[in-house]
This record gives sequence, C-alpha cells and structure tokens, in this order.
Amino acid sequence: MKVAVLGGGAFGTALAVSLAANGPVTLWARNAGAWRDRTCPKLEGVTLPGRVTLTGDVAEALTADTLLFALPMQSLAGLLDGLPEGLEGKALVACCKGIDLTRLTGPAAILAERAPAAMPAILTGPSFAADIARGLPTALTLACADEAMGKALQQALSTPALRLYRSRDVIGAELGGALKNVVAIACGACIGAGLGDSARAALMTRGFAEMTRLAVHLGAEPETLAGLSGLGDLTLTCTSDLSRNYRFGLALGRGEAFDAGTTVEGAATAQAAEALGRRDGIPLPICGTVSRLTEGTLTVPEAMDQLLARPLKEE
Ligand SMILES: NC(=O)c1ccc[n+]([C@@H]2O[C@H](COP(=O)([O-])OP(=O)(O)OC[C@H]3O[C@@H](n4cnc5c(N)ncnc54)[C@H](O)[C@@H]3O)[C@@H](O)[C@H]2O)c1
Ligand SMILES: O=P(O)(O)OC[C@H](O)CO
Repeated sequence: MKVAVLGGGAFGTALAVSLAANGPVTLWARNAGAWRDRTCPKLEGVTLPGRVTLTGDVAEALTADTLLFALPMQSLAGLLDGLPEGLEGKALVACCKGIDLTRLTGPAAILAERAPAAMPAILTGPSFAADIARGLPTALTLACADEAMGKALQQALSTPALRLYRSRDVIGAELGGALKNVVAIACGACIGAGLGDSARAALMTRGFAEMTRLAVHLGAEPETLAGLSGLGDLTLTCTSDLSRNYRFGLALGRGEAFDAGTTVEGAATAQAAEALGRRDGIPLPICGTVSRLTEGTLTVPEAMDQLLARPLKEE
C-alpha cells in the first residue's frame, strides 16, 4: 500500500513519523511552506524522518492508494469538497474525532457521502501525538465494516510500536472517540474548579453511560464503547494534562482564558451530541451541560448545581 496522510498538524505528523517505520509516507500539510527544518509547528521537537515526503501539493498525496485524514472534524467535509475526483478506488481512513455540526454524523458518513463506492475506515483510540511520534507503545482501533479491507489496513498501518486492533463497528469506534472529548472537558472543568477527584470519577462514569446510550441508539455495539476507542480513550483524555480538551476544561473551571488556536474537538461535539439527543429524545445531561459551558451561557458552579439537582434514578 502507498500511504499518504492529509493534515499536517500534530496528529498527522505523528502518524507519518510512525508509519515511516513500514515504508515511504507522503504527508500533505496545507502550510508546508511554514515548516522549518522538517518540524511541524504544532509538534515541536519532532523532525520528520527521511522516509516521509512533506508536500504542500495535495495532488502529490492523492497518488497514494491509502489516504489517512488527520485534520479537525469540522474541516473534513470542506477539505473533501475541494479534492478532485478519483477517491473511489482508494482506502479512506478518517483519524478525526468528532461529530460534524452541519450533518450530525461522524467522519465515516462524510467520507461515504463524498466517495459512495469507497469503504471508509476509522483509526481511533487512546494516543497522544507526542507519544506516537516518540515511538512509545500505543494500541488503537482500526474500524472498517468490510472485513477484508479492515484486515489489510490493520496489517499495513500496524508498526512495531503501534498495535492496531480490528473492529467492524465503525459507528461505535467513531462515537467513542468523539464523545470522550466532551466528557474530558467536563472533567477538566471539575478539577479546575476544585471539585475533586471523586466528582471527576462520577463524571467519567456517568459520561461513559451517556456515550454508550447515544452510540447504541445510533447503531453501535456496546462492547465497542468498552474498548480502546471508548473507555480506553475516555480514561486517557479525562486524566492527563497532555489532553487539549481536558486543559480547555481546566481553564474553564479556573476562569482562565484558553488559546483559541488550539484544537479542542469536544466543544463542537457537545453541541452536535446535544442536537442529536434533542432530535431523537435521548437524555444527554453531561453533553448538554458542556455545550452550554463552552458557549458561555452557564458557569461551572451552575453546571454542577444543575447536574446534582437532577431527579434521583437507578444506575
Ligand atoms: N493531537 C493528538 O494527540 C491527537 C490524537 C488522536 C487523534 N487526534 C485527532 O486528530 C485530528 C487533528 O488533530 P491535530 O492534533 O492534528 O490538530 P492540530 O491543531 O495539531 O492540527 C490540525 C491541522 O489541520 C490543518 N487543517 C485544518 N483545517 C484544514 C483544512 N480545511 N484543510 C487542510 N488542512 C486543514 C491545520 O492546518 C493543522 O495543520 C482531531 O480530530 C483530533 O481529535 C489528535
Ligand atoms: O489533545 P486531545 O484532547 O485532542 O486528545 C488527543 C487524543 O484524542 C487522545 O487520545
């Protein structure tokens, strides 16, 4: 397989560095001209190995037969709209974690909309770009509805340090990765406001229940949510200062400003999840709370009061 990564931010760069262990990789960055010494501005301290070709010309990346899309969720549809015909015969792998605000779908449906004959796949799970780029051991989920395609991608994209588990549950894998970011913002806000580790554990657990409720309603297998793409990534993102979603929540909880140029997927995903819950009558109190927190219509103390005042129920 000839592999190209589209999206030259922290994650796309880390994937290209990691996959170079298997052979040549092309990395397309729209801002390739702004790179200095083959170092991504979003992933300092990591230099591209010789096997990675960095290009600002998307046509060069599109000569590959396997394309990994590693850019923010809300940018995916726009990027695809601007690409020329010819995606149909390729393996298309989405690496973004989120729900598109306009369509209220994850990345696989957007890839399918653009290339109906292609079989989209999802690469997701607990992984910080800095860890992957340093070659630290990481396990991820590769989800594809087509088993043969899933097996081929699992083989091609696993490396000695990056271990891929296969799944056919695309909806479950992408929703786990999307919704954990919302819960991570809630957990960051909780810790930032000094509400304690017990409250965080409650938010993680009830957040996981909420993730599973929505994902199963939309067709996911509950076991997928309990795997790397769901519980695994939830655990990492809700407990580490390396997570941007968690740090954004910390800033909210402390009443501090946060750099608007940092990618925080959970804010838009909270709004999208809340819209899905409203549309389908699924209660999602944590997503709704995070949606209002991030748009600034609710404070952290008000949010906790509202969550605690909900009617008592069975677990
Ligand atoms: N950073 C991580 O540790 C990590 C790990 C796993 C998954 N992810 C996921 O990967 C996705 C990308 O995150 P990231 O960390 O690379 O973000 P980032 O902020 O580091 O980089 C985003 C990149 O996307 C590019 N981009 C944005 N819109 C674009 C467009 N329309 N066309 C072309 N390029 C565009 C930007 O120029 C930038 O280089 C997110 O969905 C994130 O959840 C990130
Ligand atoms: O930095 P975050 O919060 O976008 O998290 C990065 C990855 O999704 C963790 O698996």
